[in-house]
Amino acid sequence: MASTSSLKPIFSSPLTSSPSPPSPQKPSSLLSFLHSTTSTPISLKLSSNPPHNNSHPRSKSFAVTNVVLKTDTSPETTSVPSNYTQDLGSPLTKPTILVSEKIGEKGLEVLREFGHVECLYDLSPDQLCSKISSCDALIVRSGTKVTRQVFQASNGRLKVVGRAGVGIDNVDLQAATEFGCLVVNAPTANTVAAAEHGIALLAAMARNVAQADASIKAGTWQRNKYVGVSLVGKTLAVMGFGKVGSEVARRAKGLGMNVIAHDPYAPADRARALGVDLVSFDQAIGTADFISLHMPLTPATSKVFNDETFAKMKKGVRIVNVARGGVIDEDALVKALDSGIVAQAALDVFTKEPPPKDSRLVQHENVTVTPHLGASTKEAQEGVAIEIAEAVVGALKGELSATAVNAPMVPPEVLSELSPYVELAEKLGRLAVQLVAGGSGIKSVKVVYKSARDPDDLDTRLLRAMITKGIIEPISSSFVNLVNADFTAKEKGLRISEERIVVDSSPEFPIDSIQVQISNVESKFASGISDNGDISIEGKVKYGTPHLTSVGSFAVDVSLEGNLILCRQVDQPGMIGQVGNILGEHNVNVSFMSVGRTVRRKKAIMAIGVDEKPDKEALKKIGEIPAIEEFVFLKL
Ligand SMILES: NC(=O)C1=CN([C@@H]2O[C@H](COP(=O)(O)OP(=O)(O)OC[C@H]3O[C@@H](n4cnc5c(N)ncnc54)[C@H](O)[C@@H]3O)[C@@H](O)[C@H]2O)C=CC1
Ligand SMILES: O=C(O)C(=O)COP(=O)(O)O
Repeated sequence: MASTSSLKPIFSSPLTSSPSPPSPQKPSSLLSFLHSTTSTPISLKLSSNPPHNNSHPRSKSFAVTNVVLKTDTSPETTSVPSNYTQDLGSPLTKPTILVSEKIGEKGLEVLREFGHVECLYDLSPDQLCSKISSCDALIVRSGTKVTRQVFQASNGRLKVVGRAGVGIDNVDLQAATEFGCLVVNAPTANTVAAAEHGIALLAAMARNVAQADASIKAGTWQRNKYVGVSLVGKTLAVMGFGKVGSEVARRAKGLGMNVIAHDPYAPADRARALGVDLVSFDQAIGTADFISLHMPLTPATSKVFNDETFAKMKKGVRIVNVARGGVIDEDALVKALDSGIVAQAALDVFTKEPPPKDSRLVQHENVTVTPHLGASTKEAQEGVAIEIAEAVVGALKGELSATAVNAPMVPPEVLSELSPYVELAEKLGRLAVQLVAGGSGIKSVKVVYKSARDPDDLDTRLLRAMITKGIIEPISSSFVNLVNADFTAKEKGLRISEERIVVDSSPEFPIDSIQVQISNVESKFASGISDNGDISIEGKVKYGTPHLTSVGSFAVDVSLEGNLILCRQVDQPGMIGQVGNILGEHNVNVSFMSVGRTVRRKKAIMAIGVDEKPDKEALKKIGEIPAIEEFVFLKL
């Protein structure tokens, strides 16, 4: 049976979803959030109800922990992953994970325990595109270009791309985000390997190891030609003081080098702790004897080493690049080598990999090259493979990944704490939008978080994404998840602003209440409008479950489960009984009921939680009770 988990999954496998393949303009979701109720066919626990219809002809359902997911049938339907249980009436299937480059065996084992793994290396772009529509996850290293075409070709099935390494410059992140596909990487396991390779190249370059080796093998013995330079006492500029850069710095200090670093985003105290001065770009390149590159390839760093910047370097500088080829203008480097501005270069990475055979840069006698080997140690490859396999499996199970690249990263402890509020946030969004007359034309939503904690201590990105999902999904065919929530809101012209109010309650809980306000719209339930003219509802987490605590200016208290009927009525005896009787007659089970009023014997709001949707006749009868002034049925 489905197990319960204290930390509920945030993503659920896409699976399901769109009736037709997503178009680039309106991508269907790949990852959906937990507890989707309208467009996402996810149920929270195994039940005797048949799974929702899925228009995908090959779709089946299965359950992961407490979430029923759907996926396409893959040929392999053999063993049952321990945390998967079969949904009633559906054959069990496993997600298909395509591994397009070689990764460590231990990572493959983790993947095989969970899914159907296909290792297909050296696929052409066309082959990848045709294969991808039958894959739920794709694992790549630096050699596979995951382009927009790949996401388009996946027809909404690809939920997660796992980059078995750090650099994600080979993945079109914008396209992934638009298509709601999570991208995760493995940012830590190859740090030391890359740093060691940087140091290996630094020393090999300084002592002409590669050239001398080649010359002996060519039958010569040229001791005078290959006199090198010493490292001790020289200044090394580390460009990019992140994980690899700081490990290089630490090792270079051990070699007796004077290390400086340039990184506009690195904290100075981290550098100071290693005895490294953070300096400006010009200062770094102008004073260094050796320059080692460790920044990511981004639009800002593309070709940042060019004619102009080489001209500012100390004559005879030596450069190591184990970051990305694209940060160097390779033609400019050839010129700088020819002119002697750069005495030597040692390169592990190239703008185009593999570089052309006749590349002047690669053939240059003062250049030492390796074929992108920075991460290629046995240890790093095992580590990276396990790291990425766990991240991908976690994402397929619907968990939020700590290494997500295109979704807010929320540390596990914060995630665990916010988990019940995540559910509350989506339900409040979903309820608020159903109070809008016509359900369209929403431009501006304000979310107010009341908390005893300092506003800076409250990470609300996840909650905002869930509110966005709750608002957008009931009124459009968009599929919204954590990955594409902000993008989708923006695309729909929906502005979501947030306010945090410090209140005098227990700081033990991250949030006291969440209020969702929708302005400049009419409401189909006038009592949902607060004094300032906005639709306004507020909720709290009580005993671990989400509760609706106010509607407009009425206080209520109803657990947000099942569906909800809101009635405004004259505050008089017998109302609960009358409505309860009608629901009972129509076999609708009431799960919760709460009455809120502003003034005694005047107006009241009754919030009734119901397990089933009342039929039209029942709703008509409720509407005909004379004291009931307005009512609305809301799906949670
Ligand atoms: N050759 C190989 O096999 C490997 C290459 N790498 C590459 O090394 C690079 C660094 O990796 P990590 O240290 O793990 O990443 P990281 O994210 O920990 O560090 C990158 C650092 O670069 C800094 N940075 C960003 N823009 C900058 C700029 N304009 N100027 C200077 N610094 C800037 C960031 O603030 C950050 O501190 C990445 O490009 C990665 O792909 C990483 C592992 C293996
Ligand atoms: O992790 C990185 O950024 C790397 O460059 C390693 O690339 P690779 O996995 O060896 O293709």
